[in-house]
Amino acid sequence: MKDYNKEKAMAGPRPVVLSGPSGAGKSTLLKNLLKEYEGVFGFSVSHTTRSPRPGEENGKDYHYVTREYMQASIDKGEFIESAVFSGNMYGTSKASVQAVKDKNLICILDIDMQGVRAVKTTDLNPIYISIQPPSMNILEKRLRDRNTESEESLQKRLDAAQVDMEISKEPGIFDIVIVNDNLDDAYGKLKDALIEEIKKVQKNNLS
Ligand SMILES: Nc1ncnc2c1ncn2[C@@H]1O[C@H](COP(=O)(O)OP(=O)(O)OP(=O)(O)O)[C@@H](O)[C@H]1O
Ligand SMILES: Nc1nc2c(ncn2[C@@H]2O[C@H](COP(=O)(O)O)[C@@H](O)[C@H]2O)c(=O)[nH]1
Repeated sequence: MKDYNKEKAMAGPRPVVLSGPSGAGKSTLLKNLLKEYEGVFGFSVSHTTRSPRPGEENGKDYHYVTREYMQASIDKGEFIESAVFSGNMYGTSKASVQAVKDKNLICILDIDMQGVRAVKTTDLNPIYISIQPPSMNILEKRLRDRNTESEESLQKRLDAAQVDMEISKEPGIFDIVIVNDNLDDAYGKLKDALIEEIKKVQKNNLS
């Protein structure tokens, strides 16, 4: 039992998976966490074949790569999971997660439902959190107002959102489902869900 606890402590803090429809507010919430808890959370920077949006930085928001590069890296076994979403490839590399773990930070993964299912077959053992919009209408308004999608991409994202919203209701997939209506309330709920892990890292940082 003692050895088991030692092993758990050495494994570091549990990662966190944030999932939910595109436009539900995952990036907004995780950016708040990274800002408020500097030295506690680290973002697992995914790879994607989509183009950067204005303001996004290569290596910070994503690693922007070609399809050929991404497929070759997947074939070499460098990814924990990968998926095609709205016509583009996305994936979590082993190196991205390891880079955060090496710093003993809580690793946050922002991934879609395909990624959630894939991570469940690994030994990553994260806390699974679903961020949901209050309604499809509000989600569509947020995505349109964000002004980042073509009409085609927007429709693909809304189609995927409908499926995501249904799946998130299935018991056992997520540890917690947060409806992001009022941002401050949703952020409060997210912090409550993570407070035990946050305290562990803060205590570790002090010792
Ligand atoms: N509670 C909220 N109320 C109003 N607007 C919000 C709220 N939360 C987020 N937004 C806005 O909604 C838009 C979508 O949010 P965000 O980009 O964080 O979503 P996302 O889930 O990360 O999407 P994607 O998966 O496409 O990256 C942004 O313009 C953001 O500012
Ligand atoms: N399975 C994975 N999904 C990912 C990853 N990185 C991001 N995502 C998800 O893609 C959509 C769209 O993201 P956007 O930045 O283009 O709006 C969103 O649901 C993300 O959660 C990943 O590495 N694997």
